[in-house]
Amino acid sequence: MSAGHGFLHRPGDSPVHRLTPQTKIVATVVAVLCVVATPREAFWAFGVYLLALTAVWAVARVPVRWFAARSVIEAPFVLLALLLPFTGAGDRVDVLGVSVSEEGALAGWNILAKGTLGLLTSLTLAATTAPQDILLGLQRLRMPSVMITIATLMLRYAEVIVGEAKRMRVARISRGDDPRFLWQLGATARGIGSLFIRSYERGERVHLAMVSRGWTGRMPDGGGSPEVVAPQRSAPALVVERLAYAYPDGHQALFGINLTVERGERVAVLGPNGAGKTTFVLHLNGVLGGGSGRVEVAGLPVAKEHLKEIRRRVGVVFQDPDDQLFLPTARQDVAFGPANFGLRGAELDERVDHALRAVGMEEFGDRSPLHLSGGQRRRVALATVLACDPEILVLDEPSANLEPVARRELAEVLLGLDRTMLMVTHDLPYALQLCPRSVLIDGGVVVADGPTRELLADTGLLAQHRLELPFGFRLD
Ligand SMILES: Nc1ncnc2c1ncn2[C@@H]1O[C@H](COP(=O)(O)OP(=O)(O)OP(=O)(O)O)[C@@H](O)[C@H]1O
Repeated sequence: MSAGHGFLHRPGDSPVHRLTPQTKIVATVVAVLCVVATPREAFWAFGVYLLALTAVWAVARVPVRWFAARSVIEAPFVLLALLLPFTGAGDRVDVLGVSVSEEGALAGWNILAKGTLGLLTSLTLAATTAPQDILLGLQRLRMPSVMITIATLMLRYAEVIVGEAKRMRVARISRGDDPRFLWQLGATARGIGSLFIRSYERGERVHLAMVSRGWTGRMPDGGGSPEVVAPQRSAPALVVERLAYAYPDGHQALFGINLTVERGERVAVLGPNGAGKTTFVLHLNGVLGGGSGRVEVAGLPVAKEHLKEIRRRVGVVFQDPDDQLFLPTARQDVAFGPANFGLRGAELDERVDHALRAVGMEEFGDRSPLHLSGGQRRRVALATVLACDPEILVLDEPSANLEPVARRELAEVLLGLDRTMLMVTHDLPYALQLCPRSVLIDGGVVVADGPTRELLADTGLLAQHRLELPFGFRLD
């Protein structure tokens, strides 16, 4: 998403912005059909359409240059339209000494006028309606849900590709490459190949993060309230018994995890690379399942019929904040989860404000997540999960890639939260600072469970499981 989207789609910008998305979609379709059905010789009618569009742009205050930049996609059609007068059949006339086909000229004009007006009409819709509102409009117009899902994922995938392309471009330019030059075309072509592979992988991770925040394949629409199953007050926050799991390729990652976490506990999940920590964590909100054993969240079994409620109760903050942030503004990203769980209107706004305030990002709500620093993105990613008001907060490597100050600030935010927390981390001092208790997972089982200070002071245990305190860090 470009910065322009945030600017263009600020709701309530103008009377055009304030129209419901379904009104704008219907108006767009009707306008395009009228343009297409207009006889090509009715030149005056095309002039009227253009005037009407200009009036809409003036009311909506959309800069003309926004359209100019996006009209580039019409270039192949313009080329065809310009060729037709010279290549067309039928009667020919002389224009400035060049022989031009009358029929060809009219056909070229037909393509140019209708194509341009059709494109400008569609762009007007895109300029005044946020992508997710267009999807919502289509849904309200009773478009089949499978098509809405496909459109939503296509939109998200397009954003993923643009994001990856930007990152790869920055990486290439910073290594002395200049993609504008023709002789770099080979490198550009190779880049496009890896772009699609990377985008596919990121798309998978983004989908996981969407599912974790209650995404069921439909855009959240008005009305309704969250269906909340009251947690059993007496039950522990989390009970895991004999949890075993093999990936579809047959790789057995978990061999029987046992763990009980009481309400309000903060527990670090430690272990070497490939120990099974992420696999374990993805079972807590049912993103992974189908293995054997039992997982219960506040007395409610993690099972298909309870998934929505489970995902409301267990909030997972993924390792890479970019997997969690995908909408044009931070606010919209934070609202995504609670809206999926049924919150609307003032209640939703309040929840979003509260979550942004909790992570100290209230002033960044209208910014595009793409324009935030790494530490700020991590805080917004945390807010996207806090906004769902989960009983258990699961954090995967929260301190990864953070500068020392951002790392400390995040610790302060986390320490200020009053909820059950599981934190997967390789950052042992962070575990010590934030979590009084730690479990050590290796080879798909829990090999140690106890006070963090005691575990980290056991140098033999750490060495046996490829864990190491940072240089100069001692626990006596
Ligand atoms: N999609 C998958 N298909 C098959 N095997 C997988 C898949 N994802 C992970 N694994 C394997 O499962 C095991 C546990 O992986 P997992 O990601 O849970 O480890 P981890 O403890 O989180 O590691 P790290 O600290 O490196 O993030 C590893 O051997 C890994 O190679």
